[in-house]
Amino acid sequence: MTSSPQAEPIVSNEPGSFPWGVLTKRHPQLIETVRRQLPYPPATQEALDSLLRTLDRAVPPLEPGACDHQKWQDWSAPYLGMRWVDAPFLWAESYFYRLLLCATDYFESGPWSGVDPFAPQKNAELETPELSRDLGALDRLVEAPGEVGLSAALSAALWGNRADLGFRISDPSAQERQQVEDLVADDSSLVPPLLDSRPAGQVHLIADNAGRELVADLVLIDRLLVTGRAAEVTLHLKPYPYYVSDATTQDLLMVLRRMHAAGGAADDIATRLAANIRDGQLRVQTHGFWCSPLTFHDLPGDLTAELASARLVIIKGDLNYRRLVGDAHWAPTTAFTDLTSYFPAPLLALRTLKSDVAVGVNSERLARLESSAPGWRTDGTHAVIHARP
Ligand SMILES: O=P(O)(O)OC[C@@]1(O)O[C@H](CO)[C@@H](O)[C@@H]1O
Repeated sequence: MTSSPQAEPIVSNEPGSFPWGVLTKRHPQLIETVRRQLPYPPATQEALDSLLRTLDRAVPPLEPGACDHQKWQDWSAPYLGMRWVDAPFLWAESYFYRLLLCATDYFESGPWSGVDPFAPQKNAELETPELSRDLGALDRLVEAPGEVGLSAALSAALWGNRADLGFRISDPSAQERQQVEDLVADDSSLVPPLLDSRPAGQVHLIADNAGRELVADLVLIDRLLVTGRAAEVTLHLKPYPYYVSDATTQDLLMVLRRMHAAGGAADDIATRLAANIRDGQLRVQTHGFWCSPLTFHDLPGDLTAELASARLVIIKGDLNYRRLVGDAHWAPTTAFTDLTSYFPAPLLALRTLKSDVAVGVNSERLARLESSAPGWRTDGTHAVIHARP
């Protein structure tokens, strides 16, 4: 009998560690930013201050009337009352975002219902020169022939994951650091054979960030549809704001609008995708699970059934990767395929590394990374393309 690999879950109680920095520095900074950027009324400011005060105290319960209260009660019961930093990192972050939406009355009926507290940050990114440059570069990308075009679109979707606003709050210089093109692991050669068995199949993309990353994801989706490598695509978005820049339907609409405004190939792609949404070839979906504090081992039955028929599921970003393999102290040489054998469909993970989890790294590469690039797991310069047929 073979046993599944095991590892200790990541917690945040080691001062100076990456998760400790997120909980004790990034989260307070984020509350300050949200409070500054939107003119919230006194009661909301007080609720945000109160959330800020709890961060170095015990984890508070969700208000009894809050939406999804029972679900969160079940997910949170083991951790309420403990220090934030002693709870599993994955759970603590997710719960923090849920409490932030509570504090800003996101789910309440009234004037602040559905107002995205991160919208000012997301909107500002849509106006950056970097995004304009990405949109301008699409004119060349669309002309690239088959394999070259697919590879360029995959690479853009991979590195687009660096544009993560939560990460930039605690590390503003991250964008200036050079990306390391030599991938930590690269299974990209497995992608064409996975897609090309006939007839073309269903592809699902589990999205991560809005803005620049979503532009790149949409270009990849367009490429798959235009070249007939996917018959239909399902784009999974977050049902509500999460991890600062995670993409919601509202963000998709903003990005499409920005692409139209850019003209050229960006406009053409946005026009095709809008038509694809209208005719059902591109389905946009949201599911509460994507904003839960659970790993993909706990995918609910409806999502499992849906993903099971996919030719390929593309999983974007750092957080989705942590949820896929488990947010634990794996030995980096642990095989990606072993950790993801439970997943119901062939999968492709595109991730820039922005947290401690690392798997699927061969031992020589690991030794080189440890000696020459000590920050490789968390500084956003390194990336992996992992596939499991
Ligand atoms: O999922 P993404 O957008 O690629 O990254 C999310 C992130 O910024 O948040 C977590 C830490 O807060 C890490 O997983 C990562 O740094």
